[in-house]
Amino acid sequence: MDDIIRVFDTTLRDGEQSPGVSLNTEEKLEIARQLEKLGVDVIEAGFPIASKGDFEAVRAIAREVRRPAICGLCRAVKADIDRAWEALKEAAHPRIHVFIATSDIHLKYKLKMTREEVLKASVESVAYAKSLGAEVQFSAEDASRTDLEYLYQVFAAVIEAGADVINVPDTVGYSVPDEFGALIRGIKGNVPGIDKVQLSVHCHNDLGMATANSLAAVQNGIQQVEGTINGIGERAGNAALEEIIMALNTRRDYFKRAVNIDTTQIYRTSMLVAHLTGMDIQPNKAIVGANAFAHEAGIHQHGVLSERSTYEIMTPESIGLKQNKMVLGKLSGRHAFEERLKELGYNLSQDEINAAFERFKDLADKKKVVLDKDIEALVTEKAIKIPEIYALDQFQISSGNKVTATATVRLKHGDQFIEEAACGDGPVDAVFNAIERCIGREVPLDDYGIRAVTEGKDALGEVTVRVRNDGQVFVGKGVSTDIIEASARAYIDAINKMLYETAK
Ligand SMILES: CC(=O)SCCNC(=O)CCNC(=O)[C@H](O)C(C)(C)COP(=O)(O)OP(=O)(O)OC[C@H]1O[C@@H](n2cnc3c(N)ncnc32)[C@H](O)[C@@H]1OP(=O)(O)O
Ligand SMILES: CC(C)C(=O)C(=O)O
Ligand SMILES: [Mg+2]
Repeated sequence: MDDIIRVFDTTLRDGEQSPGVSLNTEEKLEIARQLEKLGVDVIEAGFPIASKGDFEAVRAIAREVRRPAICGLCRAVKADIDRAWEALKEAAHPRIHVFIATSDIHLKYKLKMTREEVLKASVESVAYAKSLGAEVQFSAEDASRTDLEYLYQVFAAVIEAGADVINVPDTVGYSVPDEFGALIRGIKGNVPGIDKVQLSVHCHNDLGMATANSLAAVQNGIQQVEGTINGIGERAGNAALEEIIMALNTRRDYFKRAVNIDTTQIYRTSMLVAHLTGMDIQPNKAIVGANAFAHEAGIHQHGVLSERSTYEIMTPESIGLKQNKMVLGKLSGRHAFEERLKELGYNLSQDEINAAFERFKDLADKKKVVLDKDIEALVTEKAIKIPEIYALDQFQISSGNKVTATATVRLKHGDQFIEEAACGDGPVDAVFNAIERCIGREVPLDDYGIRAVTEGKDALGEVTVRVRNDGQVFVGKGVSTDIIEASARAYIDAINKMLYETAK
């Protein structure tokens, strides 16, 4: 068996059939250049008779992109083949792709042709395309729902007529892996001349089995696999090439087949296709999703930090990503947190790390993802070492546009708790007044400032306050996702500094 599986990319043809996607010539060229870098063997650049724009795009790619074969799709119709050849003839390796449906459902309701008529159109079209001098690929649309004897008959006839590649599409994603593998075995065992041509598959993802079906076909000895980048395509899309490629690479031990692909170009290609088509990639998408190489759970992070292969079956570098991602959230653990502190350049004592970790967990309960800036803010706040003469235990506010703001604050002072309530001009003022009552003295506020230190709706707010005592100014800072809490923390921080300094 030939060890190499050829990769046929149809992002620019079937991928463009995704509802809402339309690529102009420049965009198609940009993707084609990137596909060449990725190393695909064939680029199906479009359907030349579909529009003037598609014709121009296929011709531009055929002229410029020289290493892979450039392919254009056409119906089993002479005008389509002529138009495709016109677009392809300057390619270094032109391939005409003729297709026609072979299932009874399609014959009866769509083509309104008999089996004999379809057989005749197939043979004539392949022979005509071949006479133009191109390599010819033939696809039996809806092959997986076609009567087997008839499918064998059509394939045998088009091979006889000169087809170089025979493609077996699971057009509506109906097959399941065992069945699709058996279909390939049946074709190999029953179609005269099949060993002289390349056998190919083209799977759709309607039941989420496009990759599995393609790999079942690989196990049964095909020579070419078709798909699109990010799995885009008609309806639920096509087989995602990045999945097939990385499955073959990662499980070489199992499939024992290889592809001529530079896998380090996968990520870049995926991003380019997502950007130009406007089709976002779901975060948990295999291989190229934002979470594909991210770890958030503490046990996983600890495993990966100790030895990456514990939870990574392939490296992010192998698809062209710089590194994996350790996402810090409420399920993260101490190992990952300490590692991130080191990466951020902090050299903290174990006590300081413990305190920062506690605050990190509190924050992570309120905020989905704790960013580096959040951690910096947490650590910086704690790095100002003053004894916590007063500490915020809890607070409650009532506020609105038609009610007077009131606040109840409970502070921890040594072993005691002091609780007071107060009104104010707004919730922050009410909280500050309640704090003044708790400590039993007025602390004039000189300045108050707030800024978001991180991004998003759940960003951390940092409050800075200046209080004055005997002409001396004390600055306090507080950080929280809740700006009232950040304000209370900042005010108490400034008060602690003031009390600490004046007690010296
Ligand atoms: C499974 C796939 O992905 S197949 C590829 C699907 N991609 C596309 O359809 C995108 C490009 N298509 C187009 O731009 C247009 O459909 C065109 C230019 C091909 C044809 O447009 P129109 O002439 O307006 O026909 P329309 O699309 O409405 O209908 C398709 C016609 O082609 C016929 N047809 C469909 N497939 C084939 C085929 N493989 N071989 C021969 N005739 C076919 C249909 O029976 C129908 O014929 P009719 O007009 O005599 O009834
Ligand atoms: C044109 C053919 C190959 C196709 O896209 C399909 O059958 O899904
Ligand atoms: Mg298709």
